[in-house]
Amino acid sequence: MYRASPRGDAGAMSVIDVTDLRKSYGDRAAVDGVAFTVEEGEIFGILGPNGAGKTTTVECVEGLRVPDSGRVRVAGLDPVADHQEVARLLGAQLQQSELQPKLTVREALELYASFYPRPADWRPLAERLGLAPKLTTRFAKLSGGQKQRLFIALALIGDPRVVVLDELTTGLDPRARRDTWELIEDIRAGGVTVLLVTHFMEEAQRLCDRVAVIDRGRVAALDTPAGLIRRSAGATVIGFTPSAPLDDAELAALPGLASVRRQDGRLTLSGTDETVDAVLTLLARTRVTAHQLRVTDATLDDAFLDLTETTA
Ligand SMILES: Nc1ncnc2c1ncn2[C@@H]1O[C@H](COP(=O)(O)OP(=O)(O)OP(=O)(O)O)[C@@H](O)[C@H]1O
Repeated sequence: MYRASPRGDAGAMSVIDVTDLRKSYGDRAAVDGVAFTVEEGEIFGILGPNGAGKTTTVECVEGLRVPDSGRVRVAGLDPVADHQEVARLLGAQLQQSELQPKLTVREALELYASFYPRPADWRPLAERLGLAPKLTTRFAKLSGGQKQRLFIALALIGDPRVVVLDELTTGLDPRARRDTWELIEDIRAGGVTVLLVTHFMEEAQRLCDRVAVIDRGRVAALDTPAGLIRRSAGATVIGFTPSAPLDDAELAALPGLASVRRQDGRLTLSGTDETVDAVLTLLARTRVTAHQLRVTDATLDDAFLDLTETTA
């Protein structure tokens, strides 16, 4: 493992503390009272639809944006007032445009290592991230997955206590995505706290200890992935396309019903096994045929859709 330096402090504690964070662009509130706490050693996910305020929130944590109001602390430090100290203990993932296309992998690792007083040794880091055979390759010639691995390496090179990864696996093929997940688990196993912004429910479900779902600048829910599923969507999902519209009041009265979503003529109900039985009875009684009927266990996807009201 590439984490070398032991932590000075012992015991579980919060590393990131965000209270009533607000940030507007003009008269538009991008972040409107966000609060959450990330414990040391956690993989904490931030999920939410496009434009929900996720990036603005993590940029305030990184000290890249100045909040209008509220309180952000990283290991007890203010990311704006104590920017230097926070930059030393927080590793942030670069955006593509921030790296010179002609820089080789080795040059990028050496350059970024030079920014820190006590950098990690980049050689084992490059080895672990599968970049060792690519040290002389220019950034522009790397594949999408190799670029992402280099970004992870650069985020870890300062031997950070917290690493912020924003949409890390977007654009990767399924195998590269799974490899990246294993890397993130390794990073955490090495004692680094991970703040992960993602659009992928499967990713959040697999990796995150807890997830904050952000919607329209607010935390719509904060729980473990399993807790979010339990709380919002119900355990069982039944989806079908009815041959004729079903009465809203009859649907709302179904026992155990947690939510109803409609999209392109398809109905998706979440609830319990009892809900499923009652739907089948309702269909038989009203002589409505259910096309493409599917009954599945609820996933974080279902919880996300329920929590963020993205479907009409
Ligand atoms: N620099 C900016 N100037 C003006 N408006 C901005 C700026 N950055 C973000 N916004 C707006 O603030 C809102 C929140 O944006 P933010 O990037 O934080 O959302 P996000 O949840 O990260 O979205 P996405 O998933 O699409 O990346 C959006 O409406 C966005 O258009």
